[in-house]
Order: sequence, then structure tokens, then C-alpha cells
Amino acid sequence: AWVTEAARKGLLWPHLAPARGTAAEARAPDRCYSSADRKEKIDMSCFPVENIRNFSIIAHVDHGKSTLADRLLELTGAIDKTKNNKQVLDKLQVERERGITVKAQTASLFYNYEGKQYLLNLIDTPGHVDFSYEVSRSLSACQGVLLVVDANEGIQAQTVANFFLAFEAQLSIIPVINKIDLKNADPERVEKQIEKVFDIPGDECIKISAKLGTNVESVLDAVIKRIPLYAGQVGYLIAGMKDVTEAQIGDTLYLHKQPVEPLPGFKSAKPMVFAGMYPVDQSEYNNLKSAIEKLTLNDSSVVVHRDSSLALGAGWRLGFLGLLHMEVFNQRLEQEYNASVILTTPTVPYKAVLSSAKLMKEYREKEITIINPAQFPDKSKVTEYLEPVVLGTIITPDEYTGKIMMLCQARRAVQKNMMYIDQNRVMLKYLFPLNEIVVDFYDSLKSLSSGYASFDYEDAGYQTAELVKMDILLNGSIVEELVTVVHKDKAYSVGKAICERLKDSLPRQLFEIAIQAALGSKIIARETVKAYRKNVLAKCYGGDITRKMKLLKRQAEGKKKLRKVGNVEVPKDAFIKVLKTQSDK
Ligand SMILES: Nc1nc2c(ncn2[C@@H]2O[C@H](COP(=O)(O)OP(=O)(O)OP(=O)(O)O)[C@@H](O)[C@H]2O)c(=O)[nH]1
Repeated sequence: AWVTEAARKGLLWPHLAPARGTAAEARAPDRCYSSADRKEKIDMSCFPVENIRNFSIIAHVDHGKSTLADRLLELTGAIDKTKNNKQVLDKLQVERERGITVKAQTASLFYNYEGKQYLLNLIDTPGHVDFSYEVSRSLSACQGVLLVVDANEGIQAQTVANFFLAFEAQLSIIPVINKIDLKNADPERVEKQIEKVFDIPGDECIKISAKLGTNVESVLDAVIKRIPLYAGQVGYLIAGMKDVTEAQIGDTLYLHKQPVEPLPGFKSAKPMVFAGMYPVDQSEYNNLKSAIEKLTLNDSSVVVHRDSSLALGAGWRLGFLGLLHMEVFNQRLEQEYNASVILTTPTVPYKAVLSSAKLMKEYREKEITIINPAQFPDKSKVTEYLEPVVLGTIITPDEYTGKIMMLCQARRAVQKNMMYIDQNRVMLKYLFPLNEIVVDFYDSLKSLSSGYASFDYEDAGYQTAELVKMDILLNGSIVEELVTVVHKDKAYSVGKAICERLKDSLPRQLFEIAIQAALGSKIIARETVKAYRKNVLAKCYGGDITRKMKLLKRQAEGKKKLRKVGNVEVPKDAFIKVLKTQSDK
């Protein structure tokens, strides 16, 4: 009865209430992990509100969220206890291969506590900054979180970011110190950090080993005791919608003709990097289009605009939350949809303030956002360029602080704050131009701190910047994938580095190849690849014609994977190698 009553009041999660529209069907969560559930159908409506808990697990990457989820699933009998239960909720191939969570996953657990049956709806969330959108979505469906912190590594940058997401959402926060079994674990030190940075009394921390299952039961007890009560359920809604844009995440659904006070919703995902995506072969356009549509249904944080280029044909410009997000999307396209694509240099969304009324009329705006470097307006049309900036948080052992400060300076960052979170760990806050960190800042930070420093960032608006468009040419033809916008002071070093990288990744061909970086007509860097002929038949002694034919066929197949820029043949992965390492030079 409470379900009907709550639905009438608009208090329920959508799957239990009939949705607006005609072709809507409602049902209970289909991922009810319960041993009991396997034998008999559990009537979800028999759970009074006070016996339901909706909670999320949040943490810095690799601190053990998915492992803790495995133990919770086992402890509640949702899955059988076996040695093979490793990151059970990480289902995507890309998640298993990379060992990271990309999509938040839900599971409903049934748990008997002090004679009462409870329904615990668990959401396992990703830890990487690129997927924090998934975290904020998950949190809006919860009343509490388990904030997992590694007992050896202590508080890291994403621990701080995730804590504040939960704190701002006014959720109950249960700190869980994990991996106490590790030789170097120091749970007491981490407890003090939690007290200092988050102002949570140390005795509220639960110390566990998710791997061994030590003390995990106390986590479930705390979920029941410390997380408040709230009308709500996690579930699914099947509606007759044709297009993903018809429903925005955060929408409130209500009974037809009985509007309710809408839920506040939350900030929509804001793409941080854009890249062009084109089919390797234009005949693949429709297949790729359908693959992108299906994948964005599953990941609505990707923004899609149609785009076209003279060299690459018809394609799209996609907006991602970060570079890892872009790589994962690309990998999912390949693995789940067998699609093969060309990706252009990722760029951040720059802005330009137009200089004349005529231009403003032409663009229908005073200030334009540039997500495609090929459309970067010339300086004569612009009064100023603006670049996006982010507030970055770095947590590091203090012995690396000096080197990190130098790295930040080289990336044009401005220091905003510095504080010790314990005797030898420092938290630094810097304002970074987004394009300085988007490609490989994290890798540089990790390598100069022997892997100990962590990094997270949040959007901080725009600042004025002196920007220029840079072309890369192969024997005089522009490489569309590598057109980029750079800060004026960095043009020479970035151009030189791209040319050098490209030289290393281009195979020699029958003629000499000139690799050039140019600002307009001005060449600022050049490298040369010497001529060479690859004789695939060199290994064929004697006259075995079938063997010769086989080798020639293999060479022809290899050529299909090449892209032609002017007269130069470029292997697809050559650009990716260049993109991955370009920004630090
Ligand atoms: N020794 C030890 N290792 C653990 C424990 N919990 C997790 N691990 C290991 O830590 C690594 C990361 O664990 P995950 O559960 O994948 O971490 P995560 O936080 O879910 O990672 P993301 O989903 O990528 O953010 C794995 O190798 C786990 O086996 C623990 O209690 N003790």
C-alpha cells in the first residue's frame, strides 16, 4: 500500500510509478542479486520505506570499491562465495581489460539485521575523474555513501573530490579504511587524515580488508544504522521514447495529469575535450553512425555534433569528459560494435570574442565556442581568445613537491593553495589551463612522483589567452587529424615535438617526406624522413610463387589500414602515438 501511496505523492523512483506517456511499462529492478530471489520471486512492494537503504561506494581509483562490492554481494548471498568473484559488477570488456570501473552499476541486496529483512540498493561507481559524472548521477539516487580509502595510500585527489560531491548532496558519509591486510597499511594515519581533511571523527571509520573479507559485515551494519530513511527505490523504466534526448538525466516523472514538485536534478555533463571522429572508409559511415547512436544511449555524457572535413569526409565532432573517457568510448566502439575510426587531435572548447558587428551578425553571436581547430577564427576577426581553466588538486608525499611545482609552472598553472594533510603529505591547489593537462599531465605527474601523486580537477570557467592555430604538413599537405590550437608561447616547442614524434612513427617510403609545423604560412619546425623501399619479397629466396603472392596480398591488406595525406601513406596508429605525447614538449 505504501508504494501506491508514495507513487501518488510522487515520492517514488520512476520504475514503480506508471510513467507519463502512453507506451510506458513499469517494473522492478531486474538485477536483484539474491539467493532467495533465485528460488522465489521477492515482492519488492513488501519492503516498508524504513527497511530500504540506497547507497553508493565512492573512492579514489583502485582503492577497492569493486572488491568491496564483491564481498557485499557474497555476504548477502547474492552471489556464491568463490575465488573467481573479482570485480563482479565490472561487466564491460573495457572495464575488465583496464581493471577500472567505467559505468556505475547497481545491485539490490537483501540483508537480515536484528531479525528484520532489509533491501539495500548498492551503486558501484567509477573512481577516475573522467567518470565523475557517473558518480554525481549515482549520488543523486542515494542517501548515503561508503567513502573507501586505501590504508596504505591514504586520502588521494579523487577521495577529496568524491567526498565533496557526497557532502554537497548532504548524504551520510561512512568512511571505510580498506586494505588493512597490506604490509604497509597504516589505518591510524589515514584515520587522522580523514579527521583533518573531512572533519569526520576518527572513530566513525570502519577498518576492513575487502580482499580477505575482514570486518566487512560491520560495513553492512553501518549502512543500516547510519544511513537515514527516504521514500525511494532504484529501478528501471521502459518508456516509448524514440530518442535519448527526450529524457534528460535528472528529469522528474509523474503520473499523467498529476504534476508534482520536480526534483532539483543536477548539473549536466560538460564536455572537456572534443575530437573529430570519422569512419576509416566512408562506406562505413552508416554503420558507424548507428554504433555511435547506440553507444551514446548507454553513455549520455558524450556530446555529438555532425561534422565534415575535406580530407576525412563526413563524420562527427564528439565531446568527452576527458581523454580516458575518449579512449574508452573508442575502445567500446571497436569491441562492442566492431567499428574502426579515425580520431583527430583532442581539443578543449576555446572561445573567441568577435571584433565587429558584421561578424557577430554572421555568427549570430558575440562570443563563439570553437570545438574544431579547423574553424579557429583568424586574429583579425577577434578582440580576444579565451581558454577553459580548471582547479586542480594534487596530493603528494612532500619529497616530490618541488618537482611537481616545476611541472605545474611549465604547464602555465597558478598556485592557489598548499596544505599538509599529515606530517609528510601535501595537498596543492592550482589553476590550470585545461589544454595543458588534458593529454598527458597525469602521466608526467605520476612518473616524476614515482606513482605516488594523485590528481583531480574541476571546472573553473575561462581566462584570456594568446592562442594560435598550428598546422602539421606532410610534403606540403595538411594533416587534418593534427590541426591544433596552442598557446603562442608554446607553439614552437609543441610544433617541434609533434614533428619529431611523427618522424619516429612514420615508416620510410619510396620518397623523402618533409614533416613541417606551420603557423599560417610561417614554418616553425621541420623534420625529414629519408626515402626507403620496403621489399616484401626480400625474404623469398627461390621462386615459390604462392608464397610470393601471399606476401604481396598481406602487404596490400596492410595498406588498407593506411591513411593517405597527399602522397604520403600514414599508418593509423602513427597519429595516436603523436597525440599521446605531444603536449609536454
Ligand atoms: N591487499 C588488498 N588488496 C585489495 C583490497 N581491496 C582491493 N584490493 C586490490 O586493489 C585493486 C583495486 O581494486 P578494485 O576493487 O578494482 O578498485 P576500484 O576502487 O573498484 O577501482 P576503480 O573501479 O577502477 O575505481 C585490485 O587489485 C584489488 O584486488 C584489500 O582489502 N587488500
